[in-house]
Amino acid sequence: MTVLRARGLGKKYKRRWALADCTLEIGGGHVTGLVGPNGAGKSTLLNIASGMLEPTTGTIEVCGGTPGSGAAQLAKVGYVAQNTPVYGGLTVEDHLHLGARLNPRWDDDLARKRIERIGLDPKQHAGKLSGGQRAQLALTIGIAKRPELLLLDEPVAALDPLARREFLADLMEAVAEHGLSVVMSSHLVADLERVCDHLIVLVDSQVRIAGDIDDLLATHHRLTGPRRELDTLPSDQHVISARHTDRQTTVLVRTEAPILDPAWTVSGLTLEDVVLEYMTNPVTARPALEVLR
Ligand SMILES: Nc1ncnc2c1ncn2[C@@H]1O[C@H](COP(=O)(O)OP(=O)(O)OP(=O)(O)O)[C@@H](O)[C@H]1O
Repeated sequence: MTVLRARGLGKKYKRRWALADCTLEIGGGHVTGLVGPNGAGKSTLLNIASGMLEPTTGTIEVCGGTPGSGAAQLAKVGYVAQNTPVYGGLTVEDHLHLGARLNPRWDDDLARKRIERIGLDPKQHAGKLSGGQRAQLALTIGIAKRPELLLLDEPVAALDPLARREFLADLMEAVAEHGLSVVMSSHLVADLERVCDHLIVLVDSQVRIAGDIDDLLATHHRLTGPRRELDTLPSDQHVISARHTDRQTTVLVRTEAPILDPAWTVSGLTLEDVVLEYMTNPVTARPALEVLR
């Protein structure tokens, strides 16, 4: 099952593209991390997927429907936006009532247990909560809604380290028990590595790379050896970046094939290495775009 299918998706503000030519397919049951520099277009993609924003170009299908197209679609997709919006004039308890009334699959037991565990006072007005507490309330509603797909825009940015760990554990539980699919943006690659099985790197409004994290780690290598020209590399080795000294070349390549050249010392990369390489280097080879299944 595919939970998100985008074809040539783009959003333009005046003359500037916030998201351009985005083609993606995300399979159900996955936790997909969305990473990229500030202003890359992550919130724009999530806003379009949730139905908050109309695309300028292309098409998008989320959980088999058009984002924001009606009550049934809204029930299938949960979205916690970057500023974790809550109603300042309503209490925590009011939010739970509202959640129960508006969401057909609402899990009240989960919501109340979570609010109690976090230590939120049900009588407290949401406008008087701290930034982290507001985020916790919004995230609780997102999970208790029991959507098919939960879109999270930098969900843990305001949480303290312990709250962050607990929230990610709750998220993984919902994924395991209810087959929830998640797309979450974050700048915290270590968190993404802990909970995500797929990754999308968005740079300058474009998908730079997308794929299964294990595959990404297995197909990216750092090669170090005597200085040589890059055009002598086999054609199946796509160069992501290269650095030369007078005597030595270090090149980061993506390839499905084994590295057989004995002149190279081959080392693996961490997920952070891969992300940073794609964030800092312009594409030098063909776009490494993959379908996520
Ligand atoms: N309402 C708007 N009007 C004009 N430009 C906008 C608007 N919203 C976003 N943009 C621009 O679109 C681009 C993408 O923004 P977006 O918020 O999607 O980035 P992001 O990857 O989520 O960034 P961050 O990591 O800082 O949250 C940016 O250049 C931003 O300035």
